[in-house]
Amino acid sequence: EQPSAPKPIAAPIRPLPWGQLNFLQTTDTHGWLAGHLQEPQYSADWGDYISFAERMREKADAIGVDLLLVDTGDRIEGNGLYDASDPKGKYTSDIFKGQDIDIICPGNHELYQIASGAREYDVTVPNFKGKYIASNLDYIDPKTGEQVPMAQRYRKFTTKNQGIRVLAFGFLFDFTGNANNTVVQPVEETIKEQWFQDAIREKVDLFVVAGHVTLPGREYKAIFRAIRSQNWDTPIQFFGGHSHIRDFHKYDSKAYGLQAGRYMETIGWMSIEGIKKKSGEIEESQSSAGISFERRYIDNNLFGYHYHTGLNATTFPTDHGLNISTSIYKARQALDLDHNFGCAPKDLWMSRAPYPSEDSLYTWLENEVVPDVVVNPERKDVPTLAITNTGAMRFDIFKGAFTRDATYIISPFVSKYRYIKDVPYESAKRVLTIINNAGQVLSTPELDFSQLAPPEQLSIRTSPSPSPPSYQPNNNNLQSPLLSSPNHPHLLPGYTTKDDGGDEGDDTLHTPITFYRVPNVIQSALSLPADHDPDVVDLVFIDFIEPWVLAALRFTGQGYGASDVAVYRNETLTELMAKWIMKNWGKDC
Ligand SMILES: O=c1ccn([C@@H]2O[C@H](COP(=O)(O)O)[C@@H](O)[C@H]2O)c(=O)[nH]1
Repeated sequence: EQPSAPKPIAAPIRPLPWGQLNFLQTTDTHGWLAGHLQEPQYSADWGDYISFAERMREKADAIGVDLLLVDTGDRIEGNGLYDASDPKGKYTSDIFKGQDIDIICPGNHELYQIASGAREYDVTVPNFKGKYIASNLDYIDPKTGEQVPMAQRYRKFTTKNQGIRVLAFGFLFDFTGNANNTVVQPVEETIKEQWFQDAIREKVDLFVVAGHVTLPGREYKAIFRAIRSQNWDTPIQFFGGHSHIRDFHKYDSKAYGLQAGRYMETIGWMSIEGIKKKSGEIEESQSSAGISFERRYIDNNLFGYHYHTGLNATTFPTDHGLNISTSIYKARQALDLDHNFGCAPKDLWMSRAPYPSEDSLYTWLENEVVPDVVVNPERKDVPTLAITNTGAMRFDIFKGAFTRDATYIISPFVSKYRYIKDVPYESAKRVLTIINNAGQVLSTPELDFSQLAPPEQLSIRTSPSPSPPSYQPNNNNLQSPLLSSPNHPHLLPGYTTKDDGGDEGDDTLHTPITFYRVPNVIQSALSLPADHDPDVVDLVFIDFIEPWVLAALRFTGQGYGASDVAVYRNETLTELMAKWIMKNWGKDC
């Protein structure tokens, strides 16, 4: 772990169930390779995860079973370790490749920017040669203009100890927001292609479908149906991502999916027992009856890693893992990620506090930050409505030091504010409501309104706890998240996952955390006359949501297009937020 990481706190813990074939999964790590430096339960870093995987592989070898590692994308954007360097990702690619991953695929975040799509093709694919799978993603080579597969379409291999024949795919959901140097083919089209049809007719003991796809999503339903149409009985293990939740999903009695949360909070554990090795004609009689699938969500901290390996602080770390932890430390130093911009006077929550409320991050953004720093000085007296999507914010702010790292953790995007001037107020004032409420009616596969909110909002599976979580105020200058609950003093608040396997998936027992829905977008009204409605306003919005704003305006009868949109502010939301914090929050935490 990193030197400044808080020490994990002992908590009741469930062991990992082992099977013939076992998996460790990461997804949506978003650059959090240093682990969580304010939350003890997620404080292990990528170097610790490397030590953990190496120790678990030793254990698997000792008992003659197999262990495979899977990563299902969104490795970038969302943490200073990735976003603060120039170029972005200067340090994280080498750190990430320290892990020996058997099946790895792209996420949507790898594709938003031209540079990140190119880095994927030029760096990540070669780093994971033979392991990186891109079943429905092509790259446009800038030198030739030629459209080529980002990587191999599938991977077929036999496991080391059990000799299980595996055929693995690597999919991305039907994403449409990619830059123009990549081409995402809809899953439903891809599965009609000959290579896929041939692959699902291969005689294997297990299909693995890794993907940056939500487990209950239509893409996985289509893949499940396609594989089952040729293999009535072959076990299928899905690995999902994108919605940032812990999830376990049953497709049928021999097909399950696991999703390992987000941000290096969770390492997913999957074990399968009872896989029958098929050989040609006797396939039917050797059907996989009696097969079992079990899962665990491992809290990413050293207490759990020691417990699950049966090792201790001396025997657990490997030289390789320790070297990677050192590389992370050096990169953080080089990027000055601990630089303090100001001290947050209290915790501000994305979804642990209702919106609007005084503890809501969005209320703070809407009422304090945007009205102060998102104003164009030349148009400061013009009545203005400024709209920001809630998905632009990615994490809570904890009371205490707000660092350079935190600016990227809260909002890593390079989006800037743009505007349309002289929009009739009667139309402009309806845009917020339309985007928040008429999404179901206006949504198309290309313009999905649910994409504007944070990914966690996509699938709310756990019901909110009856009372808000409580926390101990901190007296030191570190940001302090929830520490303990008065009702269960020995349990920390954290994940209490309910999934298709029941409620015993989390390795560590926690008290629940409240989760509130947030709207797709929020709005700040600036310089509106106190006594009457204006005729026209500047309609300001963060550039990511431009297509949705134009669609909402069209719905009100206003046919604006991209040529009506102009630059409003030159700084990113991240820069504007940091500026506000430097001005308004004292440095003495
Ligand atoms: O420029 C951007 C890019 C993305 N967003 C928000 O992020 C989610 C996607 O996040 P995942 O981690 O891939 O799920 C997207 O739906 C937007 O809400 C953004 O605001 N700006």
